[in-house]
Amino acid sequence: MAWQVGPVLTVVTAFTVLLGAAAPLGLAGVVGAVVGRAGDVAAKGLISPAGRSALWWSALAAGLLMVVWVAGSVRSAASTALGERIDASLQRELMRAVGEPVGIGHLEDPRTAELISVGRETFRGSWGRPGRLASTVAGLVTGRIVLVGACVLVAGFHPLLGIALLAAGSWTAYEEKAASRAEASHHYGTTEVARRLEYLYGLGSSPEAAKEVRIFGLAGFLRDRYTTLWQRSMADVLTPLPRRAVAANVVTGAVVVCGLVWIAVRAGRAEVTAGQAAVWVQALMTGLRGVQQSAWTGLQTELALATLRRFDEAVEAVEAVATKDRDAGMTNVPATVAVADRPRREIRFERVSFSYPGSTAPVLDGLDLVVPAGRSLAIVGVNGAGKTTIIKLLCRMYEPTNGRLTVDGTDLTAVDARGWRRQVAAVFQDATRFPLTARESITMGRPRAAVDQPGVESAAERAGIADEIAALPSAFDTPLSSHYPGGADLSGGQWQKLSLARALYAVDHGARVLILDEPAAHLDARAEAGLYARFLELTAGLTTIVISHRFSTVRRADSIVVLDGGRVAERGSHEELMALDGEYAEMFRLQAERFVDRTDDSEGTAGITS
Ligand SMILES: Nc1ncnc2c1ncn2[C@@H]1O[C@H](COP(=O)(O)OP(=O)(O)OP(=O)(O)O)[C@@H](O)[C@H]1O
Repeated sequence: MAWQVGPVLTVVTAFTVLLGAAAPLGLAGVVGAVVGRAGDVAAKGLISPAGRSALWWSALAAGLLMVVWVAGSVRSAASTALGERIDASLQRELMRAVGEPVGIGHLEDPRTAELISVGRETFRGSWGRPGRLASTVAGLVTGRIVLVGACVLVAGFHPLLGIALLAAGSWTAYEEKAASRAEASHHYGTTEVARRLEYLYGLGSSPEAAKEVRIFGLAGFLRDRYTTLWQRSMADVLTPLPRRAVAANVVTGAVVVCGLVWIAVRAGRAEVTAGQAAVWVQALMTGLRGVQQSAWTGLQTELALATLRRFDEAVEAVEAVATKDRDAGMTNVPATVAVADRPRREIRFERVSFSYPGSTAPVLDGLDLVVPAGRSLAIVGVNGAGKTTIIKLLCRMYEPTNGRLTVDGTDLTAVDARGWRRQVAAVFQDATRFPLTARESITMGRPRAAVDQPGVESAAERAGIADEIAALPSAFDTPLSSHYPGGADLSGGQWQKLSLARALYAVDHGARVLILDEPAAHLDARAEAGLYARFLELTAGLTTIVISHRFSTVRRADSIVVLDGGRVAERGSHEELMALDGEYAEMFRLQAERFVDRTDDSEGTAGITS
């Protein structure tokens, strides 16, 4: 992967790794040569062949020292840049994996959603980012080469010492790796306890839970839970692996100390020259540094590998869902049928049944429903009746388990899903709060089209949000997030109106189906009355589906269906359904009764009384 995202940086990193490993070993030999000439220089002076030779060796030593420093900093810069590219490439990969499936089953499946969120978090910390592998592996390889090279040099003093250093160093590397892996899996939540710790930490520190935490006095409880669990998990992590790593380090240290004493004794007996002793002493110390570098970068490597594994798990989980989608016929087939001006006649649900993946309970059960083109249809029903599910099927977020959807008689599966979605504009109950400018939030309705400012203003006006946008610090240019300088946040109702403006903008630029899923859920009485008053104007000539528990909006639709038991139980206009005196009439009256005494509140009761 490093090679794919940055071949030049990979070559530079690999080259500096070799240079950074070879230079200190060479330095040991060169310093030995300088020390070996020290006696001659002392006897004959610097202006002598021995002195000149010593000067040359000293210059070479200085040069090598420079190489060590320069190679280290170039390696660090190149591998960091390479790591950034790797992270960016992996992030693009996750975006592709999450965005590519035609449906949204992977995002609503709790296990996959959890994996995706973990995969996303992978890039939050700086140490554990997968891209850090470029630096840590470079450091690790350098450390290992240095150790082996040092052992070869030390073997020149005595093969036994070389073998002992190699054995102790390798054991230390092995134990450090095992300890690092345990620490990494603890730190990055691959163990069950770590996941629970993360969950408790999130609850106790996130703004989302702040209100409940205060109301129920949960702060101390969460901290205590966290502490108990943390202490238990640390006992698992701290024993026994690090003890073995400590033992291995002690043995390596002992080998080095014994080696130093041995060299000193032999030098004292004049069995080896001062120059040779200097080479071996440095080789021992360089080998020790190699072991330490391996241990340190090994920990970082394990941390980055742990996050890479989590990332891979997320991508694999999403791809598994995408494969299932493909098997279920949800491929984003190239358009075989032009959809640009559809529907002209109708959208039809033909005996549609649907159960969510992993569930056998049917949400829709042989549903027959006709949505006439250019008219408005309201869908009502109790909570959980399947209203939003109908919309998800219409938008091809899921495919029916049985039956089919057609547009003007053409099976929707023969239509390119993305092309079809361009025909649809929607206001969802839980509309996304894009942290973009107000203008961009509206033009997102047609992201690839040139910005049409009069269109933006008109959509904002019709959605009833124009005055609120004008009052923002930079009007349409205000970033809609208080996290940005000069930014501002909106209220729930304002976000909903903005979402309506986005949908209207999409409609003005070609979409032909308007979906309003609880468009008044967050609106105050005045805004709801405004929406009610403009409903006919907003939906004129459009194929509109409105889902609402608010009958003020529902009753304005050309026709209304009541959903019950996964099928249409009643269908007709408001007047027809009231005359039928069935479920619709009962639900309508229940809601109207709540307003019956508030005759002075003309806005709040708008459209409710029959
Ligand atoms: N992603 C999902 N996975 C599994 N079951 C789901 C999922 N989404 C919805 N359901 C279930 O499907 C049923 C219908 O849900 P749906 O959201 O369509 O109802 P609704 O009529 O829109 O309800 P409400 O009026 O409360 O918004 C419910 O029982 C719900 O629990």
